Amino acid sequence: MAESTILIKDAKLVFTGETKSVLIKDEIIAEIDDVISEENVDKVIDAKGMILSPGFVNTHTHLSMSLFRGLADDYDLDSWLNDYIWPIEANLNENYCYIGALLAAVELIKSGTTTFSDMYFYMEDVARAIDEAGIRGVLSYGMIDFADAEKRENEFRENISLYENCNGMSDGKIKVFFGPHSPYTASKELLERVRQEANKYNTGIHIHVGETQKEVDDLVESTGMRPFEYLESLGLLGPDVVAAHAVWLSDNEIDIIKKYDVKISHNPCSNMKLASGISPVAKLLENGICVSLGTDGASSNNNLDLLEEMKFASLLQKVDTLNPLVLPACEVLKMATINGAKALGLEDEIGSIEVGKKADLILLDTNSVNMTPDSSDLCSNVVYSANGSNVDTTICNGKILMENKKLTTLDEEEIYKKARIAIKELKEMN
Ligand SMILES: C[C@H]1O[C@@H](n2cnc3c(O)ncnc32)[C@H](O)[C@@H]1O
Ligand SMILES: [Zn+2]
Repeated sequence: MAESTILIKDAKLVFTGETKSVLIKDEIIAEIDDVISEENVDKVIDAKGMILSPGFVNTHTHLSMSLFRGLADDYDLDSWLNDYIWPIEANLNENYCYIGALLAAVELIKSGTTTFSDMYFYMEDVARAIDEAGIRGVLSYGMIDFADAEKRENEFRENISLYENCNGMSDGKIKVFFGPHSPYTASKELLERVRQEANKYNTGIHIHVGETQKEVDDLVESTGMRPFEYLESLGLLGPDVVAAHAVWLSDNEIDIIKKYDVKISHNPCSNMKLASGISPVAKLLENGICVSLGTDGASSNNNLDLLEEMKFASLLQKVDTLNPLVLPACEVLKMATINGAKALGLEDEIGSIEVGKKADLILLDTNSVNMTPDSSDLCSNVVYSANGSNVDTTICNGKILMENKKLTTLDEEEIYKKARIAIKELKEMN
């Protein structure tokens, strides 16, 4: 097959502020230089005045829940899940999850996210949607057994067949992890076996941990241990574990996270909206722990925009610690890029603009009121000033998924139509 080449000309690199051109050959960043010849290049993108950033990495999503945007606002986690979300999820099917994932993919591409890590149901249909969209994803099946042995067998069948059918799919852009939902929905037996299966398949684990005070109190009452202590006692923890939320942490749990090099996915908007609490992110970072960013699903957020998540992450820590110096813009941008890549075991492939890495890149337009004037620190423009409407171009694995703010792989109007029908049907069933 003939090589395809894209030249991004004269972009400002977000972390250094230098103006450079970047040559993409097939899926790889082949060259970064002051000037690169246009000869034999298939496509030239004139990026003068635009900011070039690594594509964002969202380490905790439930894509298909985009159908539930605005469905159950202003409840705490317990009531939100038990009274609203789980009842409507009981009526989900392949088609609804496929459409929900397409809807989410539109939002991810438009807001500059090129990689996500998802835990949900009907995941082969999610894989189909994101293969069409062209983004990179780590998929896991949300395993919940409530200590029922028959259910547990089913959950392993689901996650293992997802692995066997989808790991490596979409030119290697899709990977599969195990997805035990949480210490309060997954039994000890399930959690122990997840570690064995993750080792056997040489893959990672995606789990909700320490999200609410109630979760901690209930677990302490039933086991005498806090969530990370309990997971340590079951042998589940390791550097391949991405723990979403990690809001309620004791000092001992922070030591455990550090000891096992567990990766944290911080979800500030969801934690604020569900009134779950504030994760001690500044302290986790001080301890050298890898903290990345996630949005959670669009029902507890209510969007999948990592630009918004970055700003909230920074501001929330500043107000919590009463220290304006914590989580400066560049550090937060690293959380949304290279730390996300590390969390998903993809740091050799994505997360930074380097020769040899996959071309997962975005361009942000600066010719807009909220981006004028440029700060001397471009991370500041991106984290504190930008919003989704500033994302001009999204490239994943060397393929242009959006250019001049127009999607190339997905028909957004058609997807909105189908999503509106899907949620109407689901509400009627409920
Ligand atoms: C996969 C299951 O996880 C549920 N879910 C979505 N967001 C959260 C959250 O913040 N905490 C716990 N569980 C969550 C989702 O509805 C699926 O049932
Ligand atoms: Zn979640």
